[in-house]
Amino acid sequence: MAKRKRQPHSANDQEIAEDKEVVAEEVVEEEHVTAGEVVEEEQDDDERSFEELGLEARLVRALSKKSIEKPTPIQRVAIPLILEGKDVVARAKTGSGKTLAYLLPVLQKLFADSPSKSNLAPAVFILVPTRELCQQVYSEVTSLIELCRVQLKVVQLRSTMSASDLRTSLAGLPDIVVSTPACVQTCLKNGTLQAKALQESLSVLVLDEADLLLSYGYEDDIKALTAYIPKRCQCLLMSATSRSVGVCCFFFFEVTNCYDLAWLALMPPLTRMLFSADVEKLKKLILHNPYILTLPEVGDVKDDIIPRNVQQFYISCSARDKLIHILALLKLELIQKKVLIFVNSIDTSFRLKLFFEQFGIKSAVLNAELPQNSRLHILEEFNAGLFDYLIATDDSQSAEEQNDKETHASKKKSKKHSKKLDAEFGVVRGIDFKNVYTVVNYDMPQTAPGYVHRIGRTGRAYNTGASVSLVSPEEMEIFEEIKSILGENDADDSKYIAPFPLLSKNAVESLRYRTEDVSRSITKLAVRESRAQDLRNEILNSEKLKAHFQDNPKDLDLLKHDKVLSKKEPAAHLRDVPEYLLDATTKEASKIVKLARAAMGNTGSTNRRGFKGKFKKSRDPLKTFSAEAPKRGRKGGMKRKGKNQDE
Ligand SMILES: Nc1ncnc2c1ncn2[C@@H]1O[C@H](COP(=O)(O)OP(=O)(O)OP(=O)(O)O)[C@@H](O)[C@H]1O
Repeated sequence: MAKRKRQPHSANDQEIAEDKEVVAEEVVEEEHVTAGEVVEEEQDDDERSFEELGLEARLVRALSKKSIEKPTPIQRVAIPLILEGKDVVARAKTGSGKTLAYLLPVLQKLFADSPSKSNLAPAVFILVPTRELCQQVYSEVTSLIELCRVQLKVVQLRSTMSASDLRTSLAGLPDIVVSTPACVQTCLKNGTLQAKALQESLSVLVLDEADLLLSYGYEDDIKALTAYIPKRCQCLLMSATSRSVGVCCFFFFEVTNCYDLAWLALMPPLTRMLFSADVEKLKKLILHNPYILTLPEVGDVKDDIIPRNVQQFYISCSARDKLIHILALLKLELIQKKVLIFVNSIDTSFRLKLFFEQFGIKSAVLNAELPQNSRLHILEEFNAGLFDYLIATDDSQSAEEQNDKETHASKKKSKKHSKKLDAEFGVVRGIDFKNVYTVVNYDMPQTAPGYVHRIGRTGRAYNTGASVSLVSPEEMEIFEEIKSILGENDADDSKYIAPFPLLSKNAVESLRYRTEDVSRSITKLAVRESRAQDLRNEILNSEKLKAHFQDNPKDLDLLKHDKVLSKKEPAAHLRDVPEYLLDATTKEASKIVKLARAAMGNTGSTNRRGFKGKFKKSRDPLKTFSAEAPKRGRKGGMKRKGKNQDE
């Protein structure tokens, strides 16, 4: 059990502000108290179960049905505090289970005190930055409620809904609303949601992916909303750890008058907030004495930003040779499925899809241009294991940036496209891709946090995973930046991202002729046509999906997203790599990867619901194959960072 140490001191003391960053073995708990007192939690090896955290049997049974048996570190600390009614700011790495960390206690509170019959507005608002996240959180709450067999109503409000749809959704007086800040603001403005009723009813406000809420431009909406948040409302702020998180935390420290000077270094854009008059208003309204829960990587940005159960690799090659390398990785089965492949532009995603098709590899693309229904459906199909390779353009910004880089001739067309890109689209942040074993950076992300969030799509919760980044000479600069953020330096030989050990030069060269031949046939025109065709298909699908999902929300088989786009029939001989093209080393590596997959029960190519990826590290070739296996340079457990950490 946790030990509690109290150290009285003045809240205004700068040194003490630094003292407040207190790290326990697994989770830091920090309390900002107006009485000027710091509460320091020291966690022993905490193996408390969900019951021991105070969760009631119905919820524990529901979790068990979802094969969730033991809480993650952030859940262990957040759940009891939220049950006690505390305001909480939780920062933890991607995939650490933050959603359940707040959903479980919030639901339990609703089970215990069903919102008053006199309420005229929902009691719980969960605000997220994107529609995909909205859908994801909504599905999670709904499934928990169904499994617990309780009568609670949840609705999703989306900015694409008409005023009358919004009104209808709110008319049945839901208990929980999942939405974006902008949409709630719209409801308040058009009177669908009565401000007074909201003030009287609101008991819990959750800001999920909080840092992203600000970077998605919801700052004004959130500020406007604070006017309606009653003092007694419990506020929870969940965020992934990356540098940008600092922005949001500072925002709330500012709000709560709790300055932690350590954060100042991380947040240049904040001066404007410091002088904002609205901050004064917010100060009075949001977060009362919040507990700041932080996993240790926040104190030391280098440590454990990426979950330790994810092995990271890179392959250095020219931009042109990336096609050969990805073909080798997939076709020679050197990486484990499911695979999420990130690219920086929509055109590249279609080029890759067309290229894969010629080799008999089925894949689907996901990008901001597609209608929302289609995107959600693609995510669901991928999560259900209906196809193994998903090529994602990770956010609208990068797509637009990429569009800007395109040639003058294609620019006009690209502009047309970029106008249609959905500003609320977010593939990387927060989206829970199920059972992704490998993330491939076909294009390197443009920022280090972008890398962290892409890689965070694997190794979720207690699963294992791997990443392979294809790095061209032009991308070396960002690659070096990423490595230094992760903690690599020339002085010691610790490697966070190691050279990919399973692919020999011979194996690559043996595929060169075929790759170049196929690559030549995928012209710009072919890419453009297939992109347009896919969009047309998906718009049609989207309409069908809209109607269909109203009646059959669980039907996943109606429409296929991994269908062939190329007009040219794939040549039969390209489907398999003949024996004579394989070199001995790669063949051996491929065998080992297959054996490992079999050991993990990951043999079929599709529909592996419930695959857990729980296999021994020693059986994982990506972790054990190479004689020059990377030295991780990471500490065994989570790092303890106490007050004397700098000493
Ligand atoms: N205690 C647990 N045991 C096993 N799996 C869990 C547990 N808690 C959550 N999960 C699963 O882990 C996955 C990741 O959880 P979640 O999406 O909440 O992570 P997150 O911390 O919000 O990540 P991100 O910052 O990327 O949004 C989900 O599939 C979830 O069902």
